[in-house]
Amino acid sequence: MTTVAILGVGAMGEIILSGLLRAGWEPASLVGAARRPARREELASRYGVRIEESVESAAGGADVVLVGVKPYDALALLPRIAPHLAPGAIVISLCAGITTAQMEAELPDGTPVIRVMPNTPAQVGAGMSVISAGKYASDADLATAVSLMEAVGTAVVIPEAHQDAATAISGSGPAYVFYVAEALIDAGVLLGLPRTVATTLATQTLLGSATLLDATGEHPTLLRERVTSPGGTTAAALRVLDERAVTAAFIAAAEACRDRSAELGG
Ligand SMILES: NC(=O)C1=CN([C@@H]2O[C@H](COP(=O)(O)OP(=O)(O)OC[C@H]3O[C@@H](n4cnc5c(N)ncnc54)[C@H](O)[C@@H]3O)[C@@H](O)[C@H]2O)C=CC1
Ligand SMILES: O=C(O)[C@@H]1CCC=N1
Repeated sequence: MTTVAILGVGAMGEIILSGLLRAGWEPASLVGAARRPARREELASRYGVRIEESVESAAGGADVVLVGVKPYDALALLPRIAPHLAPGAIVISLCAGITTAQMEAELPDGTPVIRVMPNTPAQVGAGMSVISAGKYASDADLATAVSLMEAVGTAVVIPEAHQDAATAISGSGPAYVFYVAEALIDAGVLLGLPRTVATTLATQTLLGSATLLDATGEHPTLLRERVTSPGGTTAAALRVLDERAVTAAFIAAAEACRDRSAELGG
């Protein structure tokens, strides 16, 4: 049984923890580390897993150590866990921006390090994780990371040089989609729909459109054209989105996200 320690069980750490349990992982194979006593009690009673106060005890003996703290806390944490790592333990970072080279420099020579950028739909088994191996990680270590993240969704291996760009699309991407959902719901309310109805309409439209895109494999331009009847309603709406430069706004947002990711890595 592979054992996994999750250091920092905040928003993303808890999503991975709950996602692994949903996927059938044994509670005994998982351990977390959380600083506040109330948070430790909450997590232990919600998930039936051992939650340690110290990252050192949580990491000790685990086959896989997942680093789920904020990027600016990650590098200081690694030398603390270094003496406690089991032989062959894999360190997997979820931290935006932090490179495998930066992590390797804080760990004993030869420690396999893997960088993962997950996203929050992992909570419902529909996550998108992008994965890159550090210089000491073997193919078997990479396969372990891929199979761990596949328990909570889709996983792809990419060159580490693409990690900041991937963060701009899939890591932060759910926030853009929820932003669009909020905008559609508010628009529906403005047009007179009850909020519950507007919410159902917006949610099902996002879900249905993503499913259609995925299931048909058709280019989004073709799918969009099929919605756009000549002289009809959709063309009127799309003209406004173009006038407001929504595509350009998405591109600029993705660039800002990529740049912030690179900045977090220093
Ligand atoms: N939230 C998201 O959608 C995503 C987050 N990430 C990455 O995941 C990491 C965590 O992000 P969030 O979960 O959003 O932040 P968060 O602030 O919710 O979680 C971080 C957690 O680490 C805990 N922590 C910090 N130092 C600790 C220590 N010494 N011992 C035990 N716990 C400690 C904090 O108390 C907090 O609960 C970040 O590095 C972020 O870049 C990656 C992809 C998506
Ligand atoms: O906002 C952040 O920094 C994290 C990384 C990707 C998604 N959330």
